[in-house]
Amino acid sequence: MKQAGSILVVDDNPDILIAARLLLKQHYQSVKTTDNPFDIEGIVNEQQQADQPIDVILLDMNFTQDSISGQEGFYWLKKIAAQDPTIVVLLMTAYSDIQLAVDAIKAGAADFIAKPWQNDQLLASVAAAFSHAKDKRQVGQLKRQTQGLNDALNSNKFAFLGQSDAMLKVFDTIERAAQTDANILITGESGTGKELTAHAIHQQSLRHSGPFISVDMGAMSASLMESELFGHKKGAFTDAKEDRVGRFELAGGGSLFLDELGNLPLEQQVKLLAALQNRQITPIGGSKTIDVDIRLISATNDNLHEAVGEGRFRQDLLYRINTVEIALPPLRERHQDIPLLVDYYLNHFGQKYKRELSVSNSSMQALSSYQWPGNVRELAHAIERAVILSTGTELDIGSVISAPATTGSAAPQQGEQYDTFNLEELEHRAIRAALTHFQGNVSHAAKALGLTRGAMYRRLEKYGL
Ligand SMILES: Nc1ncnc2c1ncn2[C@@H]1O[C@H](COP(=O)(O)OP(=O)(O)OP(=O)(O)O)[C@@H](O)[C@H]1O
Repeated sequence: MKQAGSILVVDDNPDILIAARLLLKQHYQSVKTTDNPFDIEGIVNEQQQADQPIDVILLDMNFTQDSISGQEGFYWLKKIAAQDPTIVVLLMTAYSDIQLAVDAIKAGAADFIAKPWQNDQLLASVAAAFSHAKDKRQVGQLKRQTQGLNDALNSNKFAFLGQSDAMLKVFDTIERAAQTDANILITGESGTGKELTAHAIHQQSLRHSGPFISVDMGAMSASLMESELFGHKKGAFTDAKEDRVGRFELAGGGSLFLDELGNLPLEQQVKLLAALQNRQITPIGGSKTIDVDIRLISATNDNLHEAVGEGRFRQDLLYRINTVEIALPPLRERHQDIPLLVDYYLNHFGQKYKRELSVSNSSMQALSSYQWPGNVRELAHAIERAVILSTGTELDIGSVISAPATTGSAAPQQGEQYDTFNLEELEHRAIRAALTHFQGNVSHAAKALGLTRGAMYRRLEKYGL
């Protein structure tokens, strides 16, 4: 059966065109030929319009008589790449020498074919070129989809607010670091805005029109991480039913955001380091390396410097990813931001739930002196809950900061005497209380605590719950 796909053969020798056509017609649905390289652009356009885009071009390197330098081939190769970078080009010449072959591959050709060719070898090269073309189109399509999703997400994104000195300093660092291609490490407790920071860096960078691809390292197993980052080839392992493009490749021309990087096992750290050093990756089960062109942004709520001391994180990797380090302060250390955040979320959820509520001075004071262990995420959830539950025209603060879902029955209440100030102990108690309150429902407990499910599961493991 003939395979779907279109190939164009370009050679000034009519015998070559006939031989190629006879051979390739047996295997591929559409075979076009021309003896004039100036026709390439027109044929590519026509095929595109007819919804049968050219996948592969078999291109002679020499069109002027007696020319053996191959320069013409390189010229047309560049023209084709500029017109449609997803087309895969195979260069051919009768004046075969190793240096010419190496130069052809370097210039972007997928393979180099010596004339006269062996039919089997030519068919094998063409088949590999079709598979490569399919991959290229898939990457292009996924990039466009991701870009579309990013645009949609960004237009709906929450604002990134702050007026405290600490946050003004963060905004300033983001602005300066974003302009460079430096790798950036964002640290901070859960809910302090690490993901928002990563988006802000991408938006303000020279790569802003490229994709922003994020990977949550906290939400996947070690075995999955590798295939997620680097991709895999069909058949590389039992579940690899199809080729899969990795996030490194998807983020090409844009930013790659590795969230919860502290969770990366040592074995995968070695691979990540190699990818960053060589700026190349090899999909699992693949033999060809792929160049990567990304700006790396990482985030963690772990202390990676401590993790290095404890042997959980490689020092060389840390030095590679933290060219610039941005530490987001917890909300309890920047109370000046609270009125701004409360007003913003009150307005946001007020519009969403069609409620017009105000906040009294005493309520704002209570909100400002609360410790917010779940940081801005907890504050946003608390305001949402209060907007829903308030009955009058004033925000009911009682429902915000003393609801069991926020502090839990076993956690100390506002104004109550603490028998400890150890944050870990308080966190442990709050998680236990939330789990009891929601009868063991981890999702509900995580939401009430202002944690993602991934962050919640890590804490459950940490406290042995
Ligand atoms: N400065 C801010 N202004 C407005 N909203 C904020 C701010 N910081 C955080 N938020 C909001 O708080 C929530 C949590 O933010 P984000 O996901 O960026 O935090 P994170 O540090 O990445 O959390 P985690 O470590 O749990 O993944 C989001 O809804 C975000 O919009």
